[in-house]
Amino acid sequence: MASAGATAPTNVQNSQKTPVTIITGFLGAGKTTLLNYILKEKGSRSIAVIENEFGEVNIDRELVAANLLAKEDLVSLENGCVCCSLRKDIVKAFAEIERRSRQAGGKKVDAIVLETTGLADPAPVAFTFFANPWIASRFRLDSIICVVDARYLMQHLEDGKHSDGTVNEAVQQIAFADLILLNKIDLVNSEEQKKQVLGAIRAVNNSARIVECQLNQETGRPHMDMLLFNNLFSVNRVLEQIDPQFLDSDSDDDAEDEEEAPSPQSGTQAQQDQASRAAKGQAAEPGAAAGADAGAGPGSKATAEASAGSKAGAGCCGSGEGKGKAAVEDEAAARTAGEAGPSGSSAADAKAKLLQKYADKGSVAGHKHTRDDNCEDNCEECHIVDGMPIKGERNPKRRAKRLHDLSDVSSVGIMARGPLDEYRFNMYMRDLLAEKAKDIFRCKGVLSVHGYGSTKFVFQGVHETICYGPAEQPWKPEEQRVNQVVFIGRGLNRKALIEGFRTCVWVPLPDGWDEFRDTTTKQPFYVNRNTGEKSWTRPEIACARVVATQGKTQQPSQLLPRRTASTVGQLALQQAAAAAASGAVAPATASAKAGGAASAATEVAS
Ligand SMILES: Nc1nc2c(ncn2[C@@H]2O[C@H](COP(=O)(O)OP(=O)(O)OP(=O)(O)O)[C@@H](O)[C@H]2O)c(=O)[nH]1
Repeated sequence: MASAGATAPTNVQNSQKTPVTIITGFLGAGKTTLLNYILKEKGSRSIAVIENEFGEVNIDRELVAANLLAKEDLVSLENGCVCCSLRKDIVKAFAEIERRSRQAGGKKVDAIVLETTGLADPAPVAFTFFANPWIASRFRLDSIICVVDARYLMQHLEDGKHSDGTVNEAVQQIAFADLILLNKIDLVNSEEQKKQVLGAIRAVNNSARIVECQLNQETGRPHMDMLLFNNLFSVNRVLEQIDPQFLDSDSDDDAEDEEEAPSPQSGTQAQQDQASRAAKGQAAEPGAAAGADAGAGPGSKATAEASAGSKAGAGCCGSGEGKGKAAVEDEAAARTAGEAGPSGSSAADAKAKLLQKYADKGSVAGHKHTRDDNCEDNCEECHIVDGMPIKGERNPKRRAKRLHDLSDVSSVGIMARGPLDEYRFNMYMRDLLAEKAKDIFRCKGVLSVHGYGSTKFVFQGVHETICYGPAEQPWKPEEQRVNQVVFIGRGLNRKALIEGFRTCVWVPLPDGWDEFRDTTTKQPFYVNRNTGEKSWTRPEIACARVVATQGKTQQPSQLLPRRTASTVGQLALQQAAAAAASGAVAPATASAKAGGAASAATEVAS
């Protein structure tokens, strides 16, 4: 396996490239849970992670970082989607992994896992492995794993149908998957419901392996062997079964993407020498890669060998859109020559298909061109190198630019210092979900709660299903206790969400007041130890006087609790949320069921 830090000439064998696994799946399906499992079980293998978060506040970084050996192994792409707004940043992220690897003395990276956002279309992400020569020369797409939320899949397939009739992200994610993990099987109520979900998946993707699992349970996870180094991605399958135009650029951005590979121009002499060697397909000098690293940054123009690699990958053409096409075809050929995918197509078939495809478009088949040729001579007509197309025509009927339509979906990230008032937060979430559970696709957060010492709480929500629990690590003594939450959904009211959350921050009581809990409802009430006055309303420093001068206040024991959320023991959002949502399966029920669930991930026969 190639070291991510080593120079990778473009003729490098596929097996020497660093494998990349894309984890996709709709919001809240269980991608981060899967990633954490992989990181915990990786053994001695070195795995770098590219984490893409749609939300304004990156909670996943917090949830994943604890399982990484070093924080250098994580590159975050925040507040956008790698399939659209952050598309170019994928290249930068890979460059950053290389840079860090070199900085760590050529630390070997055995594999890279890229977790996309739950709203990402995996097609453009996968396309980058073929379109960008720099990436194509050193990384290979090992497989696309789609985590499916068995409970909400039907809703997600239905929900996001675009008005123009194009398929939504949930469909794309399933269609492009090589392996589908049908997760949260514990939340499926009946065989019938499971059959329906499986039918929906099969209708979209009939060839991917489907494995039923429960990723949040040790006994319900698939074997690691199934997940990494499985070599399941097949460009043939994509071309044949999903998108015949997969290898055609879908936007002008691709041409720009190709420019993203760092160029030698601004590099040092050592870098340029390195570049020149790479361009000639020569091996790097020992230690040269580390030397060439000086000053290189993600996407930096100083990573000389990268650019050289890209030019070599482009065959004869050092610039222009042919570079991408070259890498595409190189990669397609390399893959199909060495490794017939699950669809079983032979290398010859694939090659013939590609040639036919280009011949149909009027390429100059048979024109031989070598890398040493000076292709400025009528370069635009040069399409075939060693029998494979390398340059020139993009599909004139380019598939319509598939804009990632998130116009209606937004994320609201909130950060607030100071511990939260448990009861107020419970009520805030209860009221919010009672009103908007369908539209809140996802919410998650890291919280500090008054009265719980250094326990750091993580809360996770998918529609009305909310889970709460202590994080793997408590707040560190030197760590600033900042509550961070993010809501992702449709038609969110930013102002109301922020203002509501701020009212949840615990504030000290005015002098003389103490807080107690109603023994039955756990609702807090307040007693003034000097006057004996009792109140359900929390006296606040500014309005304490108002409370005190109201005089006639009913005693808590005479009042019906205005809100009846159960907060027994720990934070009990689960029950509050479940109560708020009719017909919802509360996590408590879910985990009760889980005890009797199948003890291992189950593969579903195709
Ligand atoms: N009941 C149940 N819950 C699960 C299972 N797997 C994961 N979860 C929970 O589902 C919630 C979402 O899981 P994540 O792994 O964060 O989902 P994600 O796909 O990474 O979410 P985003 O990155 O926000 O799109 C968490 O509360 C998990 O603990 C499962 O098999 N059963």
